[in-house]
Amino acid sequence: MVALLLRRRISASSVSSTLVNDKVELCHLPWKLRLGSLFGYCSISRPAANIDFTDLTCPHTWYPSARRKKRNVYLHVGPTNSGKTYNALKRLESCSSGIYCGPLRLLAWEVAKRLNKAKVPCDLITGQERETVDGAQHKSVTVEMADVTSDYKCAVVDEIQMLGCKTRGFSFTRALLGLAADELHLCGDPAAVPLIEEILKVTGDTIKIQHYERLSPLVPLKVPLGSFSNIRTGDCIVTFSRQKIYNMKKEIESGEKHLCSVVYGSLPPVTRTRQATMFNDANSEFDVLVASDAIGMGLNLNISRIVFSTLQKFDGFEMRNLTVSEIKQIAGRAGRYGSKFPVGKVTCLDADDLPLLHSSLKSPSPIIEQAGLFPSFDLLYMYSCQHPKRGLYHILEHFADNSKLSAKYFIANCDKMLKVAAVLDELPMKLHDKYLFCIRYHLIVVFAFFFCQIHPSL
Ligand SMILES: Nc1ncnc2c1ncn2[C@@H]1O[C@H](COP(=O)(O)OP(=O)(O)OP(=O)(O)O)[C@@H](O)[C@H]1O
Repeated sequence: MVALLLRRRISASSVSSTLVNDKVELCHLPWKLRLGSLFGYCSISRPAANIDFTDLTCPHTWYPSARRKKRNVYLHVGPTNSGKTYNALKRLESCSSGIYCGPLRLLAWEVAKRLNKAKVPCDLITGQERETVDGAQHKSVTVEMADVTSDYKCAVVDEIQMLGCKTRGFSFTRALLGLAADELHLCGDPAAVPLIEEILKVTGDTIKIQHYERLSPLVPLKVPLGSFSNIRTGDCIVTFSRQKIYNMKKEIESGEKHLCSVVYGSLPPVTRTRQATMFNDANSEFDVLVASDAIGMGLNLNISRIVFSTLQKFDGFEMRNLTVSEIKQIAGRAGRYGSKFPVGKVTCLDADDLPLLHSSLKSPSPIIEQAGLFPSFDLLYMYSCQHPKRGLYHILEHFADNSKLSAKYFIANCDKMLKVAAVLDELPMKLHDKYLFCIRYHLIVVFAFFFCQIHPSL
């Protein structure tokens, strides 16, 4: 049953797109290895035993299509709500082909909708859906789905500062190094600029930096919300689990003054749009929003005041304070330019959280020192040729423990991938399918959790 579900899941359209990508990448490895028929595994000649595939010190060489170009890289940097993405998307819209890579499925969905509405046919590709449009030369994708072998006139990577994220950063690094676009637009926090400049020193690209200022003011309040009885129309309560979202919605609605829309990352796009539309519509009774930090990434909603229910979240590994950058991102949703609230306000539910909120909003985000990196399938595959009896779990573990990196990079935290790999190794799947499944584990983590429940040994 489990195997069947997994096989169905893996054969879904989302997996197929990068199969081709990896074939091409493999042909152009730095070691100039030509491996013949790449995915008819048995016919591949084995790479020399003495090559160290865990040497990840030159990741820019993994992307020959991008290296053949001299890319014009535009860095759009500034605070939230300053028009960075707006300007990059305008450029994307005016080019004859392009790709938008966003950190969230919701954002990819919003951009595809926007381009299609502007009569620029655009496909939507995320880990969960693939919606193709006739004649489309544009794609809007979640960053993990970025295709690094096609040629584009223009590419946009949103929230580029996420290249420093422990778990997902490697996908942003891959997009940064690998997108084969004449123009590459990177939108995000100025904290990422020195690292991006350093990383791109070896690619031959030219870099132009454009600084932005916030388009409308954001005021941190001195008074906490205190109680849900003080909720007002236009408020957005931010919390960090789906269960808490629904508990808070229930509590606020029990006061019988407000109705709440909800927005969180895993909500199906259609439902999420309905919820956001109800909240944005001045005539709707749904005048309060309860949302997860998914709203922190570039979404445009009619929010007057952000109220943090807490400044701590469980990040999949530990309970921790929100970072300066996360607090700014989320707070920045209040008073969006062009919304009906010209001034944004931000506060916390509890007074104890106010000092951290205020100090974070005043501080610059700490400079990002390192970008996430993860070996491409090519490297894992060639390593597996040297060690044919090893399953994906042991291959990943080997790379996690032994990879050699330059000072600009860190190896992605792959604890969750290892758990998923251990399950996949029990199934009759090709290494490549297992790899893709693991790389996108964050999109199927619920599945993984389900399997772990019925495989208590994991
Ligand atoms: N020149 C403009 N004309 C009209 N609307 C604009 C303009 N610039 C920005 N906006 C609008 O302002 C809002 C914020 O812009 P945008 O999303 O580009 O900001 P951002 O800097 O990327 O923000 P964040 O980092 O918070 O995602 C959006 O609703 C956008 O459509």
